[in-house]
Amino acid sequence: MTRIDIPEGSPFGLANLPYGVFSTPGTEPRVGVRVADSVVDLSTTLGDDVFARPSLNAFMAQGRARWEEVRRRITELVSGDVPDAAVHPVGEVTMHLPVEVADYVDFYASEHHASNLGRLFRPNAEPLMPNWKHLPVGYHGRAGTVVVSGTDIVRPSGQRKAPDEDAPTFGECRRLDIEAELGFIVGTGSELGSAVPCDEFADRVFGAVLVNDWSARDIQAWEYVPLGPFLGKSFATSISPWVVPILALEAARVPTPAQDPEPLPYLRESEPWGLDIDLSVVWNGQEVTRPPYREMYWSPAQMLAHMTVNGATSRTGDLYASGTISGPAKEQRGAFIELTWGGREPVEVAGEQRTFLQDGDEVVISATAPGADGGRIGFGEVAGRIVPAKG
Ligand SMILES: O=C(O)/C=C/C(=O)CC(=O)CC(=O)O
Ligand SMILES: [Ca+2]
Ligand SMILES: [Mg+2]
Repeated sequence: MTRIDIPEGSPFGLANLPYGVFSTPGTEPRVGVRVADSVVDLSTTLGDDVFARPSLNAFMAQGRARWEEVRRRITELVSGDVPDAAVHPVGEVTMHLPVEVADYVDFYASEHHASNLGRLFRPNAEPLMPNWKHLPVGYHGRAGTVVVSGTDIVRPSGQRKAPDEDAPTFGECRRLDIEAELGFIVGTGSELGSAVPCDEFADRVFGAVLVNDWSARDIQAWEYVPLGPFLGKSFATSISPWVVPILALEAARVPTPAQDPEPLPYLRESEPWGLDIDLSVVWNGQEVTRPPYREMYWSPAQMLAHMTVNGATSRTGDLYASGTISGPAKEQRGAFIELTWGGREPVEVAGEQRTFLQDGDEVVISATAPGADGGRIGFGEVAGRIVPAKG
């Protein structure tokens, strides 16, 4: 038997208990929970075969009462002696995509990001469109290209046309970017024709992950009018392997920034679901920005209410991302197009002047939030390296 040592101040203590899908050499992917620097195998310790599956979907579909019960049982389990065979050092496991992603939606909920991108993409127009403060703007992304942290990102190719060029050309993306975001995973879905009220958020949404919504800015700028992002973003979206339970985020809840005008009734929440989460973006080993999630204008409860208000289903495994997280300060911007102001103001990265991503570059996004024990809980990280375009 093993007693798991949880050092004081660990971001993966009992206040967190994030779920993931892992394997060890020669074994099948299954569900585990992270405790300090260990992964505890839930497929052999909790007596429910939902944990023997290669995704969290079956467990998530069991609903909030079960999520609470399992959280209590894990706390008991890891507070005592755990069978040796169920405990793996985190450095010795392979992490897999934690959910089978059903639908993927990406919002645009940061006022600072939306204003900055408005100025960069539409310099002669108002930065925020007239709808922006009335509804959480979003688009449907490509669920099939959501990949787990550590997956190499192949530089996309496509059509691009700079404003000073007469005609489009086909070729490798020359303005490859990141978007630092938080993603929310639906645990229990809703029926076709019915809307999910804001106040059902915590019964429906199972947990949160970090998202890097890789973006090909030159492809995007040429293709996006009038239907929105398409191939400039659909080539890959990376998520972190550990799903932080919504139940672990109670201590992180804060009001959103003041919403003026007051949103329509279906977008009003009785309890706030802003989140006090601090992100960090590290580019080739150097931290370049610290996006603050608490600055996001729309809450994830409002996003879910909006996404279903027309009667569209939500389903177990749906992933919806917040949109790029940018704060008011330059060093809080969550995309390099903002940080370098369209590539016109390079930043120093590990001793070099840089704008967009080069082949071989690595970006690592991490985050922490207040935990119920007064310490901080961690999201782990979402990492990706750019590899050359396929010829
Ligand atoms: O304003 C635009 O035309 C484009 C905006 C984005 O690229 C942002 C997007 O994907 C949504 C987000 O991450 O905030
Ligand atoms: Ca995005
Ligand atoms: Mg993407």
